[in-house]
Parts: sequence; C-alpha cells; structure tokens
Amino acid sequence: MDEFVTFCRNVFVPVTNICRNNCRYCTFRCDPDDPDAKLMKIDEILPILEDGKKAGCTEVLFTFGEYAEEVPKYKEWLEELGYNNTVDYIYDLCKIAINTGLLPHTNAGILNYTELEKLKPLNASMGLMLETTADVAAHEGSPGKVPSRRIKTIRYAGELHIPFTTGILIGIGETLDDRINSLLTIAELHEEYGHIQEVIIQNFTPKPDTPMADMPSPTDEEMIQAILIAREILPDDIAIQVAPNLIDPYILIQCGASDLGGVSPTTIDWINPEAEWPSVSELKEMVHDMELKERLPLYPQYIKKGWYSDNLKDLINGLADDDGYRKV
Ligand SMILES: O=c1nc2n(C[C@H](O)[C@H](O)[C@H](O)CO)c3cc(O)ccc3cc-2c(=O)[nH]1
Ligand SMILES: C[C@H]1O[C@@H](n2cnc3c(N)ncnc32)[C@H](O)[C@@H]1O
Ligand code: MET
Ligand code: SF4
Repeated sequence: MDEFVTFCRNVFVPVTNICRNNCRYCTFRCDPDDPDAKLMKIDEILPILEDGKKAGCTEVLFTFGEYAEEVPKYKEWLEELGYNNTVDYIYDLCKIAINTGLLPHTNAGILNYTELEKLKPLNASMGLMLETTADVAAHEGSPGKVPSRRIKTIRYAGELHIPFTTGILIGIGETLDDRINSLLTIAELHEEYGHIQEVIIQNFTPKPDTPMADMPSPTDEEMIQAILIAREILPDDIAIQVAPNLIDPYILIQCGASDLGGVSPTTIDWINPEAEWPSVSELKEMVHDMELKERLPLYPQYIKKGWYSDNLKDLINGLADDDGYRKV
C-alpha cells in the first residue's frame, strides 16, 4: 500500500453528448433531436473554466460523444460554430483552457494517430477507457467499443508519448477472465510504451431508462477482487483509480487503489450525474489515516520525463512542486 492517496481538482466540460455509439449503460449520450442534446459554445465554456480556476482547479476534463460527425445534425451545429471537424474545435478549446490557467485532459472516444498527434501538444494527459476486451451485449450498438479499436487508440497514444488514463468497467457482462485479460492487455501496452499513468477500475452504476437499468452493480467483493487483481497485474508505476462518488474507496485503498480521480468543486459528474462529488474535506475523511495529496492531470513521473509540450511548460511549472504534485 502507498503511504498516500491522490486526487485532482478539476472542472468537467461535457462539450457534446452527440455520439455515434449506443452503449447500453450510458445516459451521457443523447439523440440529436432530444431537448438535452448539445454542442457547447465557447461562450458557455469560458465561464466554467474561469470559475474552476478561481476555485483552485488545475484540470479541465473535456468529454465528448465519439465521432459525433457521423451524426448529420451535429455536423451542422459544428459548422455554425465555424468548424469542419471536432478535433479542430477541441484544439481551440484546449488553447482557451490553457490561457485560463487550466491543464486540459481530453476524452473524446477513439481517435486516430493524426488526431492524437494534433491534440498532444495541448493536453497534459488524455484518456480512453478500454472498458473490456470482451465482446459484451452492452456494446452491440457501439462500433467504437470494439476492443481492437480501443487498443489501437491507446497504442497510438503510447507511440506519441501522451501520458494516458485508461480503465475497465466492472459489471457490464464481462467475466472474471475477461477482467484479467483486459488488465493484461493494459499492462502489455504500458510495458511497450510506458505511457499509462493510471487505470480506472470503474464500477458500473445502473441508470434509469437505459437497457441496463435492472442490471446489478458489481458487489463489494467483486470490486475488492478487481482491485487486488489489478494491483497484481499492473506495473507498480501505474496508479489504480476508483471514483469516490460511485463507491466507498477506503477498503479498495487497502487493496491497492491509490487515486480518487478528478473531483470538482464547481461542476457535476456529467457521466454519473446522480452521484455528487465529495468535497476535499469529505475525501480526507474517506481516506481516514492516509495522507491525501493533490496531483495534476499528469502524474509526477511524466513531468520529470518532460512528456509535455512547451505550451504547457509555464503552467506546469507554476502549479507543480519539486516532486511533481500540486504546489501548496
Ligand atoms: O467525473 C468523471 N471523471 C472521469 N474521468 C476523469 C478522471 O477522473 C481525471 O480526469 C483523470 O484522473 C486525470 O486527472 C475519466 C477520465 C478518463 O480519461 C477516462 C474515463 C473517465 C471517467 C470519468 C467519470 O466517469 N467521471
Ligand atoms: C467515461 C467513461 O464513463 C464510463 N461510464 C459510462 N456510463 C457508465 C455507467 N453507467 N456506470 C459507470 N461508468 C460509466 C465508461 O467507462 C466511459 O468510458
Ligand atoms: N464517449 C467517449 C467514450 O465512451 C467518452 C466518454 S463517455 C461520455 O469513450
Ligand atoms: S459511453 Fe461514451 S461512447 Fe458510449 S454511448 Fe456514452 S458517450 Fe457514447
């Protein structure tokens, strides 16, 4: 067990919920004619960034449905904003975020090499959940959740030296063997490229009005087992993250989890909107006798290795202490 537990102060910006996929557990995605469907404009995003900066955040999490361009109405919305493709828009949003004083972490679903290459210089880290290497019914309507496609994106990120967050979803119809196989796959990718900073072990939480509304969440025993296996399989330099708004982290920390992910003082968790963020003082209580330490969206070892571009240099130098954690 580590002697401390980390977390990151962030703001969550759900840039678009239009998505070509249809994951059966997801309530983030919207059909284009749903009243909640959206593509956020810069005018709407800027105040969120500024509020986050004022509240002491270091990270902006930009989240997207995957390849929304495949949805015709979205193309029109994007063109109204003056863009032909999402990656160009993400690029500009990241620049604005950096000017506000926040470090971008983008999770836009699968991306190809060229797209990642364009975004790398403006992101402190990027993310994509592997979810699982198994073919599960939950992903039948989601071409972007084909395991080989996800693995490809994570591999490209490695080739490009992008500090990377990935993870697995527990309880979407995968077996114990599938969990082991997924973790072995992540470990192999890291052994090849050294870019995986953290692996999220995310417990599926059933949402009303989804095809999986009546499926159970994983049991505590399954989550404990998943963390123990992950700690066994993953190299020591990869942190294991659990979400403190979805599960009580304390026992999981005893089993090898060491990170509580991004928590936000000013925004909700748009993927799990029913699950409120604990405050930092609540996080301290949750970890009991352990020390709680604030990190940036890129882990200290990647600051030391210089895996960030000149665009982020001043910001990282201003935010990080000598050990690469958040300066106090
Ligand atoms: O608020 C959330 N943050 C999520 N995050 C954000 C994450 O906690 C932090 O952005 C990273 O730890 C970087 O600091 C994700 C990031 C990824 O790259 C991939 C998946 C997730 C999943 C979630 C999530 O469900 N809810
Ligand atoms: C950003 C990440 O959020 C996760 N995600 C999406 N829907 C749910 C849910 N119902 N429960 C838990 N995690 C979910 C997926 O793993 C996705 O990749
Ligand atoms: N749509 C992307 C994915 O599932 C980003 C997170 S889910 C809102 O990978
Ligand atoms: S989890 Fe991501 S990819 Fe799947 S439907 Fe939701 S937004 Fe789309």
